[in-house]
Amino acid sequence: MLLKVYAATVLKHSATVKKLCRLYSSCVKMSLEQAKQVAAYRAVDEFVTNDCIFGVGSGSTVVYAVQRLAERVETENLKVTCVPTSFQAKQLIVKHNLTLGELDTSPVIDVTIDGADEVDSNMTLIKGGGGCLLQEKIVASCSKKLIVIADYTKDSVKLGDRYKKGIPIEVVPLAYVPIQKKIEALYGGEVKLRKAVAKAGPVVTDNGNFILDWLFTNQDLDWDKVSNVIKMIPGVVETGLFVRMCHKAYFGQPEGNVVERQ
Ligand SMILES: O=C[C@H](O)[C@H](O)[C@H](O)COP(=O)(O)O
Repeated sequence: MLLKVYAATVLKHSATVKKLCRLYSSCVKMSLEQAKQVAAYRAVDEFVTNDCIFGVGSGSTVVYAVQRLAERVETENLKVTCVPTSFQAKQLIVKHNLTLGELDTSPVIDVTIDGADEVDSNMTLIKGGGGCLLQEKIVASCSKKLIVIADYTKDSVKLGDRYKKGIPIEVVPLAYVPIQKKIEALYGGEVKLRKAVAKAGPVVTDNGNFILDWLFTNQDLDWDKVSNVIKMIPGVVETGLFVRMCHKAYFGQPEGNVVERQ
């Protein structure tokens, strides 16, 4: 009998603990979403002007930037041409009835607003957590300014302090194994083929390539040099290291304010 009462009490308490955990994680999620939104709105309000050519980044934070852009285009009657950095970005532009541009007709972009997986104290970025780094880097390289929008968890001192999934590298499928081995031999760590979640097999990018995630161990590398060396390996298309490209970063905070860094 005593044992039964004990078991019932334990079960009751563990249900309460589970409920509290769920409540806590939904609060954290809410504050992250709010942080992404305030950063995105601030950047769009500061950098988008009438008649501008605007590069639309990829990822979950950019969704808020496009929302804000659509509001401003509507209420202020702005003329903005939007150049996408991915399939997702193109869908967002179309969904919000914005003007879709392309690099063929708009090779010089006034400002690109994009997310990041991590931003270090030198404003070096890790990008490609969502698999979109190649078109993002092309568009960023054609932009007068690259502005990063992110929540507070992306703001770090050294790459790898906060983002633990490694540096994404886009590669031609037939070369992925030799590239893995070459990067491991050059710099150590572990290079993993990114697997799809709702599909058996690898992630295939918007450009038909694979993504390798390099779990590096040395945080003190010269990232500019590393990116260039990796890019020279035959079969590597692009790295998710964005060095000296970011003009300014906006980090949304849990309290609803925004920290700016440049
Ligand atoms: O491949 C994805 C892009 O580089 C994203 O901009 C980056 O992963 C950040 O995405 P999010 O805003 O969802 O954190």
